[in-house]
Amino acid sequence: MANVKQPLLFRNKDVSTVNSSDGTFRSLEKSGRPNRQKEKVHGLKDRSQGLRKSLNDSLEEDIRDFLINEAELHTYDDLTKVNPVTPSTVLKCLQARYSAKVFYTHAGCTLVALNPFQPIPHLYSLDVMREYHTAPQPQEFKPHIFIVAEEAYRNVQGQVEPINQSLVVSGESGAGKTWTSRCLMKYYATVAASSQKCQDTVEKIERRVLDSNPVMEAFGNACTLRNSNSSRFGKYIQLQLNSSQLLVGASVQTYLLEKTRVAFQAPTERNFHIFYQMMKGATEKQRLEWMLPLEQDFAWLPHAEKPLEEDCLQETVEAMINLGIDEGKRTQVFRILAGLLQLGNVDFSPASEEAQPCELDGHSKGFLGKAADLLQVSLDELQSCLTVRTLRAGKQSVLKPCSQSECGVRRDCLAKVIYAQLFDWLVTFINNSMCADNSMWCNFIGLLDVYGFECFLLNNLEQLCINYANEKLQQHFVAHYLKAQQEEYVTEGLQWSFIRYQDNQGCLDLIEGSPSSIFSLLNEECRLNRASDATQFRVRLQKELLDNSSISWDKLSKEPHFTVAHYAGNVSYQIEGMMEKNKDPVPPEIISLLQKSQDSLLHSLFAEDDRESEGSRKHSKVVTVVSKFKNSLESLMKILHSTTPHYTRCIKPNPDCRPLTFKKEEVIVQLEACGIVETINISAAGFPIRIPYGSFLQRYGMIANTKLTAQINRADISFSHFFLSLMNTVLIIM
Ligand SMILES: Nc1ncnc2c1ncn2[C@@H]1O[C@H](COP(=O)(O)OP(=O)(O)OP(=O)(O)O)[C@@H](O)[C@H]1O
Repeated sequence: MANVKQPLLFRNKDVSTVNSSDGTFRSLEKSGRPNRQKEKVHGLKDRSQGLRKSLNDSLEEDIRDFLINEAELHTYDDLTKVNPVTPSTVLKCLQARYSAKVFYTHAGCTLVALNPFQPIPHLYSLDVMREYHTAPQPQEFKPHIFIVAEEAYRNVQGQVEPINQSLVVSGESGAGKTWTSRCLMKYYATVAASSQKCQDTVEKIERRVLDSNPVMEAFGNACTLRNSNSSRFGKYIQLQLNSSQLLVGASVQTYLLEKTRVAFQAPTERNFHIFYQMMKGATEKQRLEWMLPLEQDFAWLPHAEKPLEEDCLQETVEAMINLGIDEGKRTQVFRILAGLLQLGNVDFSPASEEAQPCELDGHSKGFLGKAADLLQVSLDELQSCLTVRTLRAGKQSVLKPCSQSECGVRRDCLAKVIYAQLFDWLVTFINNSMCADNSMWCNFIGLLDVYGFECFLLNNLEQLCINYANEKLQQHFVAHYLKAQQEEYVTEGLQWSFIRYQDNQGCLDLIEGSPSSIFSLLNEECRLNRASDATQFRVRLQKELLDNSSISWDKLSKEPHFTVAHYAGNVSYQIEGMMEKNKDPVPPEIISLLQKSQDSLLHSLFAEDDRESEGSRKHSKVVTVVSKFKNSLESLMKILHSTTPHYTRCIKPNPDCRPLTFKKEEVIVQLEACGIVETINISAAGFPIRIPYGSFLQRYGMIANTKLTAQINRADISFSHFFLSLMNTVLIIM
């Protein structure tokens, strides 16, 4: 029991709800709060005298009491020490800390990271990393993302089950998730570097791990309304450690790339960075090769004039070189991307004769020709696959010209499918380049950087999937944290009445459950293979999901929609287009065209796809977007459940990404959305202050009476009981 790895638990809860019979915790809890001991003792007396007061009055008084000490607010390193825990006290504390340029704060088991929107170099220097890494008790240092990193690392070193670790970084767009993940990767690449010590490992594996970032960001990030470097995909990176806990490799799993962005950008947004990098960074020779004259405008390259530090081709190319992507492959990648840009400038006009395919004007013909050239496909076949559909009836096939809008859809589909496959190829290449052989590593630390909860004016399938992922993570957080904590108390032999928590199972059942859920009904609709009707689908949802209280409908709305009560708030989803997005159909003519590409890379991207789709066609099963996403999320959850999780909640202090600007109304919404106040309450009701037994004994052992010490030495009593007796001794002395 007295294993140094097992922590001592310090409870931080209002005395009136403490379960212990001897009151030991009461005094302990009060002493845990900085400079407020006396006040709280008075507070206790006041409380017993003022039982007649209404609960609300006394809470308001407590809040006023707490907030009156403004000068002290920034000193609360852990929000569980805030008393009372309310949205306003928590908010004030965070605001005070932000004003004092303190960006990290513990919230029990979670780290809250406020985005400074300004480089703070001294906060992340190599020296600071080493300080946290070499400290005997890093948790005694100021809150920092490096504490989370170090704690996970020491857990692996300590080989405490579950040995593998997951660092879950969440927050809304622009809150700082990607930045935090990069910081964590740099930390491990520094403190767990293997290359110097072990020359025969893959050359500079740390370099490769770090170089995966600029490449994936170039291809997967874009400037959006909310963040100039927004990740348009989710990722889970496993840093692989050998038996000496040195970094020997890594692998990355990506989720739900927003491929629609290639062919459609919202009015104030941009395409993926890589296109702008090419446009701005190409040499004269490359410009000729990629057919990208400087003066040429591209429809799929809006806001190219915007200067962004992310528009740096050189950095991406260097990282690609370090990852082992040779010149030949790079040329192929860039030519394919350039081909997509040309495709975006192709417009279709209705045919002059009925029953004829749509026509292209001179300009469009020129762009299509360049696209065919760059993608190395036949121009005629490219034009035909964009404008004519092949209908099959048994062994017969009939050619049917597409309408003007259908041609546009097919052009966009071609671009999206190529980009998505190229991105997957890149991720596979990166994995092959940095993944260590299974025999070389035994444990991992996983970093999860997923898109935050999204609620726009118009929400569709993408938001439903993203918010579903957030529901899953929230469920994991709440269940894991509360379950693990409360089980620990029981193991320790402490009296504990189980705390109930807000369960989001109802919402998850609504989205993914069986037999009837939004996903199952969407899939069914897609498999029926009929023209989708939004109003009809809404009626179906209403009928089938009538009993679920997490779904509702605004009867006055003209647009077919449904509203889901997520843990972070209500989100209204439009149904129009949802079924089509779920099917995500790729016309077979497009696949067959790409399979015939003379470009070996493009050809290989679709050769495999062909085998898969043949297989799935035989089983006549439509693999929908939500099915794929649900499966990949389930695999992720399995990994998360098998690891020790650490949570970091990034908060965006203002919507305009302005340095050192704290907008209360912006922050409170995020605190509510991630349930942080609830988390603090749970932590505060439990035992948020944990000291390893060894350290505790070292510090306080001398005041224990000898009889007790003898008992613990003979293991006659559990360590928790020893601790309780010891605290009683302390109380007697006081
Ligand atoms: N700790 C930090 N110090 C300084 N600047 C930061 C920090 N964290 C974030 N930033 C700034 O905030 C910007 C947005 O952060 P980041 O891209 O990590 O957000 P995100 O949560 O990953 O957003 P998205 O979900 O859109 O990808 C960064 O480009 C950077 O300029």
